[in-house]
Amino acid sequence: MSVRRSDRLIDMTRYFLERPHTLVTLSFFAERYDSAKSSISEDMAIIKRTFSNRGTGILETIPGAAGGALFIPTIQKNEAKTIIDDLIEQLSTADRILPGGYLYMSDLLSNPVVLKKVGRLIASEYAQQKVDAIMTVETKGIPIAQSVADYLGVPFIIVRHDSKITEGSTISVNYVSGSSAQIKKMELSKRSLQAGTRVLVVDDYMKGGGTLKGMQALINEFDAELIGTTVFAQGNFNGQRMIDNVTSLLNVDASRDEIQIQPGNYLTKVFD
Ligand SMILES: O=P(O)(O)OC[C@H]1C[C@H](OP(=O)(O)OP(=O)(O)O)[C@H](O)[C@@H]1O
Repeated sequence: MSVRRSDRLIDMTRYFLERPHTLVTLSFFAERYDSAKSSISEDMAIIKRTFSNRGTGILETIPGAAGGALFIPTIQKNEAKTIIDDLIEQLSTADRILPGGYLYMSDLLSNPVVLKKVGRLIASEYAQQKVDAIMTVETKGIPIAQSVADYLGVPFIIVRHDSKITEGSTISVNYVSGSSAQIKKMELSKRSLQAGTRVLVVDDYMKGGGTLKGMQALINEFDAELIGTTVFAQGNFNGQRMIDNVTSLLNVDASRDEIQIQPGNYLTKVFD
């Protein structure tokens, strides 16, 4: 028995939201609801219009016999600004300042509600680009990478600071961590990244940029392709940063006793 439109629309919406950047064919839905493809096409048009009007994202329709649609999560500027302003308010307390110009953020970056918002913001910056994988370095970048990977519908890969038997053979690079002005090593399992993979690098924080530069060097070692680099926050850094063209949601100045947090360059890079 065919499923009525109101029920189809609810179930189709959930199905798309749970599978971002994944093509779902007309035939699949027609069979799932025992309905005509023409009815499913009309359903998709309703969802497409609602997603667009409510700022949920883009429902990209693919014509033809094997056609269908795929959901691309995006965010509208006013919603993005509200999220960033809320983060600034939550972080702007002096007791979060840590030695070396760092900020205590772990309570926020372990909060699923915050991580969903951060993942959606970062994924929206790359909504119209082909990204095959998200890369981050252990440890605090991992929850962010997982959330971005969820919104882009791709895997995430974790760079380690030392080799683990469980990772098999690895490729390593040395890098200068600007935060500690030390030569450090990072490495990645040879099995985790294929040549030509289009990689988005994310992390929780950038100071000198050496960590991000190290991940970019790893991407080159694997003959993969860097699509972009985005961090949750960038701190102030006295000296020449080792990397440029990084997007940050927040700009943190924690060098003195009081804390100054401003929006990073995300809003201007993504919406202007
Ligand atoms: O821009 P840089 O000067 O290189 O510093 C940014 C690094 C340092 C810090 O990681 P750590 O606190 O060292 O490591 P973990 O994430 O494991 O806590 C932060 O999470 C970035 O990865």
